[in-house]
Amino acid sequence: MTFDIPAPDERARGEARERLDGLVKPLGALGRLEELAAWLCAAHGTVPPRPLDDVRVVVFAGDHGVSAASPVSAVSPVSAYPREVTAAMVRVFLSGASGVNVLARQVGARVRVLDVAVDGDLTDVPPEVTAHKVRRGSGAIDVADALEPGEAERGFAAGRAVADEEIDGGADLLIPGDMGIGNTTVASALVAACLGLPAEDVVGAGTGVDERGRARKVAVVEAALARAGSRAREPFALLTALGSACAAATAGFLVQAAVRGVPVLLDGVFSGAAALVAREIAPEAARWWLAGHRSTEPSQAFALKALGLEPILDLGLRLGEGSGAVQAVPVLRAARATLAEMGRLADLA
Ligand SMILES: O=C(O)c1ccc[n+]([C@@H]2O[C@H](COP(=O)([O-])O)[C@@H](O)[C@H]2O)c1
Ligand SMILES: Cc1cc2nc[nH]c2cc1C
Repeated sequence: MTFDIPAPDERARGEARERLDGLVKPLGALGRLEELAAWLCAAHGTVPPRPLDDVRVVVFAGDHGVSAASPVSAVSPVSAYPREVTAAMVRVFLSGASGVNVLARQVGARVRVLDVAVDGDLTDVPPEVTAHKVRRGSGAIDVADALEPGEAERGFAAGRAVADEEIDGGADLLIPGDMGIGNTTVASALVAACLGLPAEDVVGAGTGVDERGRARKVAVVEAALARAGSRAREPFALLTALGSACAAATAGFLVQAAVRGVPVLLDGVFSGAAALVAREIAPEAARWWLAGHRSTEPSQAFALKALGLEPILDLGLRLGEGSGAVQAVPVLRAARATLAEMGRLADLA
């Protein structure tokens, strides 16, 4: 698979830096905002960059085999919450009452939810929500492949198609969101596999499991890594062995945004893991991504470091859904406004 990914405009980045140095402020006084303003100029190829009016969050919802209750316990062995929450939350996103719905409204961003792999048939939701469904749930990665052959490619293609739909609809900025009980275990496995890290280092508490729960997650990730073996070296084989349809769809979404030259704000642990896999598929795509926020999950920190990304915000969020990235939108808009609206030192009376 090859992708025609545009290069950000380095001439515009240089012109932006020059213009920033000439604004009514001490040199460099706007810190990170200056870097973000120049990044946006390079993305848009203009100084100042265009406004970020149309921001869109796509929540990829799906279940993960690792969250299934065991014969001896009704609760998930790897999450503080039961897997039924995933399907229930799809309805909450549609009602507009989820965390990301509320936070997105604060910044005028839209939220779209897609059932990519919820373990159930959501017959009571609008048909467009299930239009890109790949399968119901996924294999439990410690004992079986997550996906059947060809499903990783289908999920990836679905994510690309969704990015195209949003960009054709006018999106200036895309945010990948995620909803899936158990998905922090899958994200940890992907990050460990991509970066060659031990499970013990990457696994966190997710929705809030205790030390015993975390130990179970570590064991699942270790078993998944052992099962995947050398397949971890090829991204689609990796997604098939220990990823999920949502991870594949999110990776496709990230790559297609880059193909179309549309900036992305990564969110938390799941989009960080998907971004690592997406970079293996299309290395140049990473130039179109920024990290919206720092999650509390260790695997996200490893992923962002490997991607060379410094999160814009650090609010201690661990909700997922795209919620943290949404909070960074006003920062990006502020960075743009400085270039568009501040006066120049040269004009001082
Ligand atoms: O992105 C994060 O920082 C994050 C950290 C912990 C949990 N989550 C969300 O919680 C769910 C996964 O948590 P868990 O414990 O079920 O693996 C999933 O729906 C994620 O969106 C998200
Ligand atoms: C209620 C709930 C909402 C979520 N949103 C993202 N992950 C979630 C996990 C739970 C449990």
